[in-house]
Amino acid sequence: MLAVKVPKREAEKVRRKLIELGVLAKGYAVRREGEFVLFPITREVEGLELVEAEFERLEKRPHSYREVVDVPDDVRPLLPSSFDIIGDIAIIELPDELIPYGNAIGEAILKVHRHIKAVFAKGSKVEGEYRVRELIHLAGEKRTETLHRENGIRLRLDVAKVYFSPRLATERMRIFKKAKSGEVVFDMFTGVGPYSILLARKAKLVFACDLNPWAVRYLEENIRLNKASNVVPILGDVRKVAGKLRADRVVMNLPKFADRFLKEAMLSVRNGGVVHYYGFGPEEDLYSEHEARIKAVARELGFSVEFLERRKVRPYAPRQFNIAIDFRVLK
Ligand SMILES: C[S@@+](CC[C@H](N)C(=O)[O-])C[C@H]1O[C@@H](n2cnc3c(N)ncnc32)[C@H](O)[C@@H]1O
Repeated sequence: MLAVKVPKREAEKVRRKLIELGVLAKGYAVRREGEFVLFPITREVEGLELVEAEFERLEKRPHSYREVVDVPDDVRPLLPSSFDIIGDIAIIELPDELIPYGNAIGEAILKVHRHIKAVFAKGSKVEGEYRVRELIHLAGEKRTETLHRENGIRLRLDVAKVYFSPRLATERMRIFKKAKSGEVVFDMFTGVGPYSILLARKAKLVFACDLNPWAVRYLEENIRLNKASNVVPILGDVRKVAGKLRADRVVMNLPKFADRFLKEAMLSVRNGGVVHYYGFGPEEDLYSEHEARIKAVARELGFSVEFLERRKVRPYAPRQFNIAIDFRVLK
């Protein structure tokens, strides 16, 4: 193809000029020949030495694994457009029809996203008291421990042993913005501590409880990693701790069962303190059942509540949302 040949020392000046004229051919690697540089061009330009030369095509970097994955055409429309990234591990949700192509999908993800080192498929729903799921290894390292960064904190965790969702980062930041300096916080279902460690940047003290020994082990490591010495890890059932402390703010991040722990939350918050409650709700009526339950528990305890804010956190299942309700407890 047509090219201009220029001495090395003029190469940068000429390159800019060719771009300005709109004649530099895109998608080719510039060639070096001794003391000269060759630029591929799309039409003749005056005042420069023109030559004929071969150029290597530059590989166009794909943006999505879907551009490179090798699967039959009939299942291609089923390929998910996104997946979770936790540290250097990708976790993808595959429909049954795509499970036989799991390895090809995993390899394609590794190829396109160079920082990802292991790929797993969700092998079950989030289950049990610990809220963990089965994982199926698809490609890359057979490793489930990683270091995840979010909201300026670092979290070490094992995706197979503890609950963690990177999709809650914005919600955690929202709570952080509401928190006030010097507060006492009670994170009833802390996991590896993403709320606790973030809130510790403002709070005087954070009580962080979880039933899963692995979660508390990682929480302790994350306290060290982030120098969050004002976080107090508590291993065990939150029912044993609740009511024994008084917090300005209580976080109830156990959407599946939070309604069963409302009494504990209300007994643990001081008069005028705030509870951040999470649940799941159907699209047609997201909040009313949860709010009725919150009011009923408060009444049982002789308290009242003032609702401060309600919002959708993220989609959960078809026509189901993970919701949040913030309320103040008046005793
Ligand atoms: C949905 S996860 C949330 C974890 C964390 N807040 C986060 O954002 O990653 C709920 C956590 O509650 C813990 N859990 C469940 N029942 C509990 C109980 N009765 N007492 C204390 N922790 C409990 C589980 O082990 C799990 O780690």
